Amino acid sequence: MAGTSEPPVLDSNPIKEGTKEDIVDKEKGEKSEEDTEIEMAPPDANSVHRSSSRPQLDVSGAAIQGNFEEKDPTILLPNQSDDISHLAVDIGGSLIKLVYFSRHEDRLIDDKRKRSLKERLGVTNGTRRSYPILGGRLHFVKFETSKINECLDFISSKQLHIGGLDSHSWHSMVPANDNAIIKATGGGAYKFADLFKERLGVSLDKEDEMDCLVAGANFLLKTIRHEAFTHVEGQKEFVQIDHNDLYPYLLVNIGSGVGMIKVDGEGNFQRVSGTNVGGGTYWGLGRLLTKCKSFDELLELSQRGDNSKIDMLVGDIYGGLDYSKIGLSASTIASSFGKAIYENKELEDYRPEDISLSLLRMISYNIGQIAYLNALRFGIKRIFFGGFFIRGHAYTMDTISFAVHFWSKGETKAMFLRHEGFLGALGAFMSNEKHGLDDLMAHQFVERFPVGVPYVGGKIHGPPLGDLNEKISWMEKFVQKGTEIIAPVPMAYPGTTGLGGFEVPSSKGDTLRSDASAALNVGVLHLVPTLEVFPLLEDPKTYEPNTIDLSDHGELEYWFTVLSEHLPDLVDKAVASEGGTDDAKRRGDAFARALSAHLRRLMEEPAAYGKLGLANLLELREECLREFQFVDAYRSIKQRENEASLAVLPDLLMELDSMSEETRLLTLIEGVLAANIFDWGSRACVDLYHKGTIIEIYRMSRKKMQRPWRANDFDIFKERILGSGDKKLPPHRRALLFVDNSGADIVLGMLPLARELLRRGTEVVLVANSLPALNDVTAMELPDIIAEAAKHCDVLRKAAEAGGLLVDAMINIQDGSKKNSSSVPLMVVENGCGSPCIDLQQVSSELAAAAKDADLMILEGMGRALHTNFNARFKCDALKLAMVKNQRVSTSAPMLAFSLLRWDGKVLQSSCWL
Ligand SMILES: CC(C)(COP(=O)(O)O)[C@@H](O)C(=O)NCCC(=O)O
Ligand SMILES: [Mn+2]
Repeated sequence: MAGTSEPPVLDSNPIKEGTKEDIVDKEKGEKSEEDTEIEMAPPDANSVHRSSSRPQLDVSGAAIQGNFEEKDPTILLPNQSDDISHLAVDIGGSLIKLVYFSRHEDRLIDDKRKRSLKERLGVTNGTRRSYPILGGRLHFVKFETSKINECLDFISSKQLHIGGLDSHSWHSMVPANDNAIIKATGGGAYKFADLFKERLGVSLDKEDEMDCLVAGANFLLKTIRHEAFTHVEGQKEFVQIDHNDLYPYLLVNIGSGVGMIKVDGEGNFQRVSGTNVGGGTYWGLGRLLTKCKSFDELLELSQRGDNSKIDMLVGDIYGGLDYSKIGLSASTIASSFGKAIYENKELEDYRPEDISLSLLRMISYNIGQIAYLNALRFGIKRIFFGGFFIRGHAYTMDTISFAVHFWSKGETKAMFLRHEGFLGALGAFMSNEKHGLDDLMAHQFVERFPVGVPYVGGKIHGPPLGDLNEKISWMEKFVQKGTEIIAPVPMAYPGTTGLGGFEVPSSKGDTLRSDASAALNVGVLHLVPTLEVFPLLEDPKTYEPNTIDLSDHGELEYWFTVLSEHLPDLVDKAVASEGGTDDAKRRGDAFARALSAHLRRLMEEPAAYGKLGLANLLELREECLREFQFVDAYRSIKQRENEASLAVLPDLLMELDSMSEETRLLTLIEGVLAANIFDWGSRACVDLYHKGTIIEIYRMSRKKMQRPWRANDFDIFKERILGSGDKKLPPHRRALLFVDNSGADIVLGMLPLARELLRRGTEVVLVANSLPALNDVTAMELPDIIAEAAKHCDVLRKAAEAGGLLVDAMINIQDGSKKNSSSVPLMVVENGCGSPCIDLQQVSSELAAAAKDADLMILEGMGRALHTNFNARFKCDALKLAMVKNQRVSTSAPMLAFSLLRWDGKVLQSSCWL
């Protein structure tokens, strides 16, 4: 650290926050988990780890993975999924923030598909380093400092102090009880050191507060997408920080006092300035002047205040006019509290609301001004503000932003950090290098909604909920308590007709809000080291997966309604998929409440967990299902549709084979679009399913696809595939087919298209979901479907054999030969997602490996080709195919009014919406 000889202004926060009823049932707290966490999956996990179940430690079958010679090799615990922890604490005057890591091992499912795929694609751990840890999560928890005993109980009940810092125990999994040490920062690290020793037998290894602050900020700015945002007139706007162009920046920490730190790099910073007029000044003066009992109360007052009642404005001096010569409007504050000089009033004559606002503006403007001047002094472009004074308080952020904008004449923007409440704790955690989390990259983090605890209610909450039963009973308890609990989600099922069934929260006061009380409740950050940026993205930096912008309130409201209306049916399906037991019903009910709560929370504050796109909303639904242990709500529907479609596949293949090349290609494309109608996420489609059998609907859909095409650019695609005249291009080397739904979609749509490509000498990789989402087919399910299809088709059979998919499939190989196939291979890879959409910034390592040799990609379905990736550009040929099954999407953007066939970013063909 490049330190400073000047003693820092005290940035810790002795301010006591208002207390509220703790919302968590403490008796049940010990097995709980929290709202905010970073989750790590093992480098070779079979699927994206998202489960939060936590069985006991089981070291049976432990084995070293990979190279034995390697220093700190990865140790696999195939049967282990318990926690071994690293813990760091930041003990401030009002809050204790904990960051702890729990190692969480996924079972390593190394199925045959994976093994043969690895050989074929050469999937290794790639550029990923070998992590000394395998999987797990970073958890973020907070307690009130006044309730430190609760915090100690929590640490003790979870045995967080036992993993300690002993590197031996970390690698050998033998808990180190002796001399256990916890990394700690904040004033309380000194104040409570003896208490920790006494109660837990651990020593606090103290880390400098500023070091931690900076380390935490650097980590977040480099690794968390949508971490920094501007806040202007109530509008949050996320700022994409270029990791390679982060430094220098000014970090302004507004605690009781204010510290200004110039950060030049990792561990390279200097406290360049500060001011003793900070949060403590606001609260101290405010308390004396208004008799407020808490900091939050004072802040709340300010929202109803009018500072012109007490501040002397330019207009007061200039007879209501602007001082335009120097650019000051009449409403500019000339002198904070200046009116009090001549008004001859007593304190009681001023409203506390007005006093609070004048104070807030006085202090925020002053901080903004000093920050800007320091930025100017060092030629720094970016200023990040943090500290307890801000805590997500919209008005405070607006005021600071205004000040910076004003003084810099719009040149500099104030920015804020979503996780700023955990900077110190995170930095303390990072100071322990043994966990190896310091060089992770942005694409390895997946931010999720805190599904574990949708209700954050109180200002501070204790041990959050982790155990499923606890979560369910919390939901139930919530219903009984009704509005007594802050988060009110009366779960009236929406009607099945019309737009009824939900209420837009009428008053801000009675819903989950991101005000000071919820400011530390950031999203869930899963850390998945296996994720990679999709290598075929033309420009990963500018890539934006979401097509629909939900910051438009009308748009958000529409999708909120769609998801709310879909909920009862989804609950029915989910409960049925688990045998309709009482337990399943209870979980179904809790799931519905949790999802509704999240939706309402997002309606209230769309940017609560980072930039919100439709893909996030659709994923939230799936995450929530998994949270309540609904593994696959559409399991039986998928099976039924697969069987029905496989039964007609031979006829379809025969029909296709009787066609000319050109007709066949067109029919195949039409077939993909037509079969994409089997989508259980679309209301229009589900309504249709009541009107006929699967096959009838498929036929009807195919007929409609044959309507005249509105835009007929099919020739470009055809030319590339079939050539024109004598001009023939070699076939594509490898095609990635991002498949969508089960049943007809995969069997009658995508498989025949894959077969055509295979037949032409193109390797085909089917890219499917890692986890179920609606009725989408998963990578685990595909080999069986292909094996069935291969019974009727030599091309598919040979290719599947060549791709190692039929190693032990249940098919009778007709010609009896398993010899080296001359066919190009057909392979299956998982995409790393459990959603109907796909964010190509974060895909599985096997998909990334498969993409390296690919020169054609076909994205299918609304979720993958329209809601996400519609505007994405790729380094190779790309075809985007989807039937537009949502009327709003089809009418809101005329360009999307039809089913899509997009070639290399250009709409090729389209046909009418069904
Ligand atoms: C959830 C979906 C993206 C799935 O579509 P798919 O990717 O299967 O084509 C799509 O059904 C959708 O956008 N549904 C919105 C709700 C509705 O139209 O009823
Ligand atoms: Mn789908």
